[in-house]
Amino acid sequence: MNTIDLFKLLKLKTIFGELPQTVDYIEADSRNVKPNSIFFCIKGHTTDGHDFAQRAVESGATVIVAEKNLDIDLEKAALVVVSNTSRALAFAANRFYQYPSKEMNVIGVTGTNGKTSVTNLIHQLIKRGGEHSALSGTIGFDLDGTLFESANTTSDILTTQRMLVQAKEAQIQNMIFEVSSHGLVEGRLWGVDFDVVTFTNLSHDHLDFHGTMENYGYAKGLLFSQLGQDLSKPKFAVLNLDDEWYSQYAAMTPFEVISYSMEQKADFWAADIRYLDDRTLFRLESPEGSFEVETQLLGTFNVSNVLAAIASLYAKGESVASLVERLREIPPVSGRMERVHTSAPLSIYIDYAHTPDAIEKAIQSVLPFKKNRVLFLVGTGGNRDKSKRPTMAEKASLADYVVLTTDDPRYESYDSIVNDLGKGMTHENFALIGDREKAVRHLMGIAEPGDIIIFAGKGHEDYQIIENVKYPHSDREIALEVISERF
Ligand SMILES: CC(=O)N[C@H]1[C@@H](OP(=O)(O)OP(=O)(O)OC[C@H]2O[C@@H](n3ccc(=O)[nH]c3=O)[C@H](O)[C@@H]2O)O[C@H](CO)[C@@H](O)[C@@H]1O[C@H](C)C(=O)N[C@@H](C)C(=O)N[C@H](CCC(=O)O)C(=O)O
Ligand SMILES: Nc1ncnc2c1ncn2[C@@H]1O[C@H](COP(=O)(O)OP(=O)(O)OP(=O)(O)O)[C@@H](O)[C@H]1O
Repeated sequence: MNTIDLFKLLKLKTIFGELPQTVDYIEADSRNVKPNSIFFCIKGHTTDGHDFAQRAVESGATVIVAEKNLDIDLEKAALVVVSNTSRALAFAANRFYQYPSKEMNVIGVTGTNGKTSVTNLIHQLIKRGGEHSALSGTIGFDLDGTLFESANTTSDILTTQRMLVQAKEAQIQNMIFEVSSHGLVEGRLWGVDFDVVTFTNLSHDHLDFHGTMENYGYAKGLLFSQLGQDLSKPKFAVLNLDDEWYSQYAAMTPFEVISYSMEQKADFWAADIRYLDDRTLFRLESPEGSFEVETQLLGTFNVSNVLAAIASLYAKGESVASLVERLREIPPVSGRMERVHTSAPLSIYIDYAHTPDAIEKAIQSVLPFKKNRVLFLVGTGGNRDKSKRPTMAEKASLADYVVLTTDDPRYESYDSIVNDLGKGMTHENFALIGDREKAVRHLMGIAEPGDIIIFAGKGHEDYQIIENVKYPHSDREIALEVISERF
């Protein structure tokens, strides 16, 4: 690509050395630099990309973009100094990859809980309608059925643009993004031309990063302002009327707002909800009339997620009747109130609840068909938001018996994590067991016929991170092992 052209839209820059006519690659990680790359130095949380500029030159970079003058070999590479390398990278990456999102139908979903569930539902519904779809989120990058790992829920600027290009080149028209507040604050989606943006809910999480709920709420709001101001094309914000941030997000965009609700009349709302232990039924009221909905997804929160997904695809132009039909066939999202099939006289669910709100909703979900006790196991991660821990246990107290344990303890001790959690319990029927395998065994050891058991916090994950090592771990396998011994 022509090098001057890459910088065309940026004004303030100082150039040292001679720019090459063209560059072949664009990189922000020195370890990936190939000959004739342009390398952007990004100051991160743990290291500073500026420290790797000379290494990038040695690997063949012919242009270095930095925020300050650097001691590099100007015979081999030109140095372009800009005021903010992340912004410069966003402009250059969008230009380098030729704005792929402009030619695609792009849907972004944000919120504290439900992003993976709603994006997955949207992705599956599109595919069952006969179109191709790519999905980027916590579970990785799903390119119409082929799964690639990714480091983040919302990937960095370059990875985001590359995913879009990959999807476009594979002739996939739809790109669905799970959008995290971290990703929004760090501008990882700068330049992505969203057509529909959807909000699930906002509740306590990630305050170690955002500081206050106010900041956290505004961080999520960046997605709605990212719809832009170009009113020459249709775009939509799909918002949860049951959440107190509804009005503020609606005010952040001039585009049409489509509302959904489980509690009141909205553009899309659910009435006459029936929670069964293997499926959920409700009547959907929509701008295209009333429909009887049946879904294999379980739990109160999944009704809200189904409404969000249907409303998002209605915004895209799909017919509600067809969406309701396709929904019946869609299996539960892996690790989200997913039932474990066993012949033992117990009901076991695997869930990913790791916020106070999600814990409350997960337990509430099984109360309509409770016959005996609800046994609930939940953990939390080490070295992350500690302020939510007591509230997590307070919400878990809704269960008859609770085991408090760890998710990924990282470098924090078991005792430190479970003692913080324990402070919030409102009854005495609980155990603190930091070692997750022992915790699962303990819970399964006291289970009786008719009990409902929920293992929360690890969801689809098949590992535990202790210090910085990933160890294999599966609540499901341990539970099934104990069942084979006991029942
Ligand atoms: C705190 C945080 O957000 N960190 C993200 C950040 O890493 P960082 O700031 O530490 O980057 P760094 O290692 O200091 O590197 C700085 C620069 O130097 C470059 N570098 C580095 C080393 C080298 O040898 N050469 C080199 O050029 C790097 O490529 C980078 O450009 O930038 C990386 C690349 O984009 C991210 O992968 C990384 O996410 C880490 C893994 C993370 O855990 N982030 C969490 C907080 C996060 O973002 N989570 C949300 C989901 C939240 C949720 O809803 O649950 C997410 O979207 O994933
Ligand atoms: N709409 C919702 N409201 C409240 N809780 C929900 C909702 N949807 C899902 N949950 C709970 O949150 C857990 C995680 O769901 P999901 O993975 O869809 O959310 P997420 O926003 O993608 O979270 P993460 O980014 O941490 O993966 C579920 O297992 C469930 O317990």
